[in-house]
Amino acid sequence: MDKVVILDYGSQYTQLIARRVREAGVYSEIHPCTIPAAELKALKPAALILSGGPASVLAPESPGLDASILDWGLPVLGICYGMQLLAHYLGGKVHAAKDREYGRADLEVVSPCSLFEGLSGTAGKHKVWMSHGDHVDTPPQGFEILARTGSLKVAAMADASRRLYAIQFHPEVAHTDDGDLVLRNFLFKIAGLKPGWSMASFVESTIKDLRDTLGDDHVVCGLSGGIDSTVVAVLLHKAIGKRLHCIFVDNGLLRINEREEVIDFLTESFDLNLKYVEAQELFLSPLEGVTDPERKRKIIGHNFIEVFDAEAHKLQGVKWLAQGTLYPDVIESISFKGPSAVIKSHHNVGGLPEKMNLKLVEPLRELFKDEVRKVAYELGLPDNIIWRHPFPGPGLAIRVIGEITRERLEILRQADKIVQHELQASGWYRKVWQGFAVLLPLKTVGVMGDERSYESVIALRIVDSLDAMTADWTRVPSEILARMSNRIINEVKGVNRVVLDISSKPPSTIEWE
Ligand SMILES: Nc1ncnc2c1ncn2[C@@H]1O[C@H](COP(=O)(O)OP(=O)(O)OP(=O)(O)O)[C@@H](O)[C@H]1O
Ligand SMILES: O=c1[nH]c(=O)c2[nH+]cn([C@@H]3O[C@H](COP(=O)(O)O)[C@@H](O)[C@H]3O)c2[nH]1
Ligand SMILES: NC(=O)CC[C@H](N)C(=O)O
Ligand SMILES: [Mg+2]
Repeated sequence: MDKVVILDYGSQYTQLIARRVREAGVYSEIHPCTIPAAELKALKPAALILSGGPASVLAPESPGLDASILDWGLPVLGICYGMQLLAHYLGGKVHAAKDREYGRADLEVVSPCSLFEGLSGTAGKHKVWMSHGDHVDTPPQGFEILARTGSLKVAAMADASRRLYAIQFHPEVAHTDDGDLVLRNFLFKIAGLKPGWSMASFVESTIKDLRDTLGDDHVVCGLSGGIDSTVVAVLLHKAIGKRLHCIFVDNGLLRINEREEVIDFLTESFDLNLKYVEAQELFLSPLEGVTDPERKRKIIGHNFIEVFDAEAHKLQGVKWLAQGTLYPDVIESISFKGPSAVIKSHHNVGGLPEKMNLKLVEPLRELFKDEVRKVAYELGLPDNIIWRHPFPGPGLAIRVIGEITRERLEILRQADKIVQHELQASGWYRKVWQGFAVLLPLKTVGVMGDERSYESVIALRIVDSLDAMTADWTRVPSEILARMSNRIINEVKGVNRVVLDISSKPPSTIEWE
């Protein structure tokens, strides 16, 4: 099957390019722009896309391009920084302007070409979205200018004979009209690829890849009952059957009754080797007195691996650890694929120890949650798992802000139970991406039964999102919020105030730590 490789130069939109390509029915993978040419070749890409990025090609240390790649005869599309790179490395001229161009621009096609075939627009102008400071002044030799805007002489350029195309605007964002058509034109008209990829074919090819990679090996799989790890376990089960050993860890940071519910559900629904490991002490004691979010995450990440290692050791001969890691876990955790910033260390990526005995197998690493939900649907998983809200591996540790004690965990458990219950009872659970309670490291004064109280604050965090990369706070009807607040203050000992988090991501994040 055709595969498009996207080289990531650190753009916020790289993952959007990958999605758009997959939505067009072509499999795509993101790789770091620093990937050596030989490794890139081994991936057997059918086409390359160079993403945008925050750097300037004119700056001395900026991420570069091994120009020999352009001699392989692959069709290439450079977007924004990617376009500037092509210009810079092939002998064109890039210029740093003082003013950034950010937002809408009107693209005027000056040389009809297959890349822009079928674009709508009025009076020859097409609405596109720009986000750059540098621009190409002079295209390299052999390149033709395809389009301009009011302020840009070279808004798109190509050497059609070598199938090298470049655009300054971002076709992947929703604000560009017909951006998906530009990408499809590149994939189908220029690169000559065939659409054939779908979630169903993903399932099929992943199972085959897992069989090929794992051979007769045994695998341990961290299974939390969340959708990501459940999908991974089901895929692996189909690939290697009883050589899969699933491990559910009670790290003492789970919600009320979660352990019992998850184990019952998994045992009833699937015929998996499932082992439950009690590790409350292992996780809670090193967390004592720890308040720094990144330290919490690293401790938890290390402990998970310790548990998985020990279980693998008991089983003997296990070489692999399977996890339900998704793309957003990766991009936020480490500068893995390109020069992007570390936001937080997801326990299963950035929280991992440097030296690991087990090799990782993470078949969902390229996907977003909504894509995983489609995979789950293809696999025939039940609705309650497909629509289960995400629950982070570090669990309540990153929702008890400040110090983690058993007492504070219990307060949060009681408050969270009410939030979950009210979301379910009102029918809002399915309408939101994630809803939960957060315990703040703060006491405030209240008056309860004519007496002064001085107790903790619970924040409600309820958000809408598509893929966890961006999110907005959900406008839940005030009666429901009132019921949550009222019940939490009345029923949870130790809480006398409830507040609502009304921040979006970015600039905030979904979790508080
Ligand atoms: N309690 C746990 N026991 C075993 N493995 C776990 C546990 N919590 C998390 N993991 C591992 O860490 C991975 C990442 O956690 P994450 O919460 O992102 O995924 P999930 O729990 O499978 O799905 P969701 O994001 O919907 O909660 C999981 O896929 C799983 O492999
Ligand atoms: O398994 C996980 N391990 C983690 O360390 C982790 N941190 C955040 N999350 C979940 O990821 C999504 C995005 O969260 P943030 O906006 O807080 O980064 C949200 O759905 C979060 O619940 C995690 N999941
Ligand atoms: N979005 C981008 O790729 C921007 C490219 C480059 N950093 C510029 O400002 O022009
Ligand atoms: Mg989870």
